[in-house]
Amino acid sequence: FTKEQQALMKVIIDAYNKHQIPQDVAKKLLQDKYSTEENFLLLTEMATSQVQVLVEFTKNIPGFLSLDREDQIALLKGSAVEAMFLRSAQALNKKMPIGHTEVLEERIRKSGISEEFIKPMFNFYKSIGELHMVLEEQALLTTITILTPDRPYVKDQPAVERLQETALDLLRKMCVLHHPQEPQYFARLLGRLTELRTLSHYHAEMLASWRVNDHKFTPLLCEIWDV
Ligand SMILES: Nc1ccc(C(=O)O[C@H]2C[C@H]3CC[C@@H]2C3)cc1
Repeated sequence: FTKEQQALMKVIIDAYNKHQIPQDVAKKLLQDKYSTEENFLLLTEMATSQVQVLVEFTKNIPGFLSLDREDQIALLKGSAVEAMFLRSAQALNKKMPIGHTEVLEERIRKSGISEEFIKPMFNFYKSIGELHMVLEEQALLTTITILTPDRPYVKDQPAVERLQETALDLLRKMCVLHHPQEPQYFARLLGRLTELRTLSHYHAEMLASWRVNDHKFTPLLCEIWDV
């Protein structure tokens, strides 16, 4: 790795570690109330906290704050769902404290999300788990998702491309280092980003069906998803 790449990796890893879902939100998942309503409220709190974590993490990506202000907003709005699914996949697959994973899975399944979205969502979680990404790869994959140049309303796409390419070069080297036996590993990681995009379509329908049933969102979720 070059000196710059080592510095970039350190900044991204520190940001990724620093901005985790607060323990109190995670602990709430273990409380004993299990009604559909209660599960939905907990997911709302979790999603809101994940968006807050996403914004803080993104601000630490080198070069991000030098982008055009409106492009920064367009990138955050365009990547929020994908970054959130990535982070919840990583959280669910990480050895969470005993029982957390099953509890979170149970709450997601019983929160008013229709079965047609639950299946692809858990397939995605499983496919992420099977990759056994190291922390650096998780943080870089999230960074690459955020720095996607072709999000709606991005004006200066080349500026975003330059930042994304830097992160892609670094991720490619990380994959060779941590998965020397799997030359296709880097390509497999990027393939997950395609699967993420299909998930975000399901997510839009998930939001719409919750709205139709008059479920309450937080102001932050309304703002980031224009609902
Ligand atoms: N009022 C809302 C509640 C939850 C979400 C959401 O996207 O939840 C995400 C967290 C994980 C479980 C479902 C997805 C992934 C959106 C609006």
